[in-house]
Amino acid sequence: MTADIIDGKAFALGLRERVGKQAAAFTARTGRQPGLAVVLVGDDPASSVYVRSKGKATAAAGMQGFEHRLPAATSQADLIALVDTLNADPAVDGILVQLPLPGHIDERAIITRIDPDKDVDGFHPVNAGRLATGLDGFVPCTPLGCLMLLRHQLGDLSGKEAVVVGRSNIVGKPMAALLVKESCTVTVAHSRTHDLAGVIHRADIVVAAVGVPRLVKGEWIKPGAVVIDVGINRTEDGLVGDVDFDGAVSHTAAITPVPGGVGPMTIACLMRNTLVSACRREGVAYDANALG
Ligand SMILES: Nc1nc2c(c(=O)[nH]1)N[C@@H](CN(C=O)c1ccc(C(=O)N[C@@H](CCC(=O)O)C(=O)O)cc1)CN2
Ligand SMILES: [Mg+2]
Repeated sequence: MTADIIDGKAFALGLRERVGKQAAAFTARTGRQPGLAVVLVGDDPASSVYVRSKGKATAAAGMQGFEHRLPAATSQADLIALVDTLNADPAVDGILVQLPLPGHIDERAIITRIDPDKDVDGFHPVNAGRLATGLDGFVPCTPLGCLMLLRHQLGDLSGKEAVVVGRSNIVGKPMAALLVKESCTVTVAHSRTHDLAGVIHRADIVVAAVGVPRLVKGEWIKPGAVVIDVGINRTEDGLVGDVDFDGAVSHTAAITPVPGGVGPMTIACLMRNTLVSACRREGVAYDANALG
């Protein structure tokens, strides 16, 4: 079996172009650009790269970026004060605080401080609740990107057996909620799952998001399954996913590579969510079909 290698980079570029077109229409209509504020605390090198990429993508989409780089020793109170300022700023449609935060800051306290209607990361419990109950809100960018790739690959997902490996609030849980919404039969596996190989072998769709390099082996995968690898693990062999790509590729119908699979979709979906936020806040219609 020769697997399709899912080109997340190309898909993400296409989505960013479509967002850019609608951002231009928004600006023509309202006289202002959609605005995204990105906050980075500290100097983690990977986070710094992601924040720079977000700034570039924001400008390329014709949106206004507000970048706040704060020292690692910034107090929680000062960070909360900045979030409050951004919540109140009418030019800011989306607020994103780059994770992880330094250890002395309580991530939950920051995430819950963001106005849920500017929470383009979709991490606020109000948005998690909206997703779980089928209300309009913001869906976290990485699982939203995974869903777009799955729909592109498979079309209708209804009735498919899906296994999500990992139960984080930012990927695993929202991914499972999205797949339930698509009428998949969903299993969430994690570090305590007894027979991970057996659970994965049932799946038509595997989404791996555990942060363990090459945990998912090729022979565990049901022939013809579609595999989405969310892992970005820096190892001696370079950047690798949570799936043993070389072992898996001959078993799957389609698989995302690392890099160039899910990663670029995260930033494209952030652009999408920011545009949607701006449109909702101004009561401007947008073409949701072009943003999927
Ligand atoms: N507030 C947030 N923090 C974090 C998020 C998030 O969505 N919101 N996600 C990740 C980091 N992230 C974006 O912030 C991100 C990760 C990876 C990529 C990406 O394009 N990866 C490339 C590889 C790049 C590399 O060499 O490192 C790829 O997979 O092709 C984009 C964004 C955690 N924090
Ligand atoms: Mg912390």
